[in-house]
Amino acid sequence: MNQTSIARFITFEGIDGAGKSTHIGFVADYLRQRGVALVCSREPGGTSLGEKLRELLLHEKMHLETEALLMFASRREHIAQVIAPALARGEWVVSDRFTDASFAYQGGGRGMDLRKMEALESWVHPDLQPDLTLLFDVPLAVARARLDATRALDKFEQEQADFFAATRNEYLRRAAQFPQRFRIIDSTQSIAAIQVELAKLLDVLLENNSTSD
Ligand SMILES: Nc1ncnc2c1ncn2[C@@H]1O[C@H](COP(=O)(O)OP(=O)(O)OP(=O)(O)O)[C@@H](O)[C@H]1O
Ligand SMILES: Cc1cn([C@H]2C[C@H](O)[C@@H](COP(=O)(O)O)O2)c(=O)[nH]c1=O
Repeated sequence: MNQTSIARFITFEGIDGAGKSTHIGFVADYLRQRGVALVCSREPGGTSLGEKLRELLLHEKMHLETEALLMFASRREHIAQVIAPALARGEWVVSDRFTDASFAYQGGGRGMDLRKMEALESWVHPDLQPDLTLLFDVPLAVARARLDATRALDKFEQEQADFFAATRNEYLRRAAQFPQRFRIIDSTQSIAAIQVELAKLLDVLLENNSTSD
């Protein structure tokens, strides 16, 4: 990430079990305690319709392009109802996943043509990109062990190692493609160590935002 950039739209990404959901509440609380008005949301979901689509997406088998289209349908609604209005009010948005997840899961994991994904992205949000994307990165075995220790697995979480290897590779490819926007977090660290790293990063962002206002 460019250290002088302003961050108001922050996305959290990573393969299932990487630990991003563990840290999103920490980031939201850290920012709120420092006077930032923000909306915390997730994809798929974030709206009433989006949460219904999430249920289908996480539990129903479907064609890979149907899956991609429904992800973008949920996103269109999320942008219209939540993200764009919040940014227009001057609030920050912290989202658990956004379009990088479609590239990683439907593109990398499922093998959908990335040109189709780019077409969907240009259609659904031609002028909107996250200012900062935190990519929680871990080896597959670590993510798998964390998931297995926690809960009943959804459709994606039940995928095999080669799916997650391809998903992770696509995340890392995008991080290399957009180095100004991505910040890779080594999620094999302890939760406490990651929070120290996140706090330092957020302090820089807050400083940049205060000097740009
Ligand atoms: N750095 C860490 N060290 C050890 N355990 C962790 C760490 N981060 C998260 N965990 C644990 O791993 C499990 C999965 O974490 P979490 O739900 O945050 O993952 P996630 O990446 O958001 O997964 P998903 O995308 O499937 O929701 C939780 O039990 C959490 O407590
Ligand atoms: C936005 C988005 C999500 N997914 C997948 C990734 C995860 O397996 C689930 C969401 O569950 P989470 O544990 O709350 O992160 O959906 C996807 O395949 N494509 C997308 O665009």
